[in-house]
Amino acid sequence: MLRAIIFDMDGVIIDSEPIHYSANKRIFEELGIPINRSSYSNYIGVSNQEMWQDLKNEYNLQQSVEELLEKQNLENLELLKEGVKEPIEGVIELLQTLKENNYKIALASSSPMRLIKEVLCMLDIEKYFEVVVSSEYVARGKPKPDIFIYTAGLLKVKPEECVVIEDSKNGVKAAKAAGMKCIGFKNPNSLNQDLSKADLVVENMKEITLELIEKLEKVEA
Ligand SMILES: O=P(O)(O)OC[C@H]1O[C@@H](O)[C@H](O)[C@@H](O)[C@@H]1O
Repeated sequence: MLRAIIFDMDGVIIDSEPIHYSANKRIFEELGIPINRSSYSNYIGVSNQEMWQDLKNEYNLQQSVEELLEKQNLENLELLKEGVKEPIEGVIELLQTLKENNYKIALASSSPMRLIKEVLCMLDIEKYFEVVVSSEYVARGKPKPDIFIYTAGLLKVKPEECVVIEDSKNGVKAAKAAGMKCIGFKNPNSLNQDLSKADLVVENMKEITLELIEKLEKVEA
């Protein structure tokens, strides 16, 4: 039986992928890293730690990963505070319905906890989440399943009792590798993401109803 819904944050709760891209683009330009929108789309859903480690190796960057992360956090926080005023349409209604129907609700994001807290506070939605996890808490980020397995453990449910809502290819892969059901949310602002491995794909949060979740029960994992 499906008992828990795990939300991704960036691109699912808030439309922040364009903000992350703008913040990162400033830093890429400063460091002379030739990344465009299309090559960046592979990093969507990946933890910042892993992205910078990868770029450091590829472009032989002199800065430490910690320095790069700090720089990125500052850029991101500044842009998020200016740019994020409300959640994605339909998210609050969905959280409310799930809560009223006794689903366990969690958030599992590749963003750093500092940023997650800022977003939850800005949107005043902490109250909906029983558990909030950042990729900082696990050894391997999405597309590896660690963050979702860890979240299910904290919620005290089995992976097969969880539904993950994800907007990125890396996130969908992670959810399926964790043995969970996955709803892909096609967010046009999250660049061109291949969500074909999700159990079903929606284009609007309002499509996610209790009936749809019940239907997922019957889909083979
Ligand atoms: O797991 P989530 O909530 O989609 O977070 C992913 C994002 O985390 C951010 O911190 C990164 O800067 C983004 O590039 C990345 O896509």
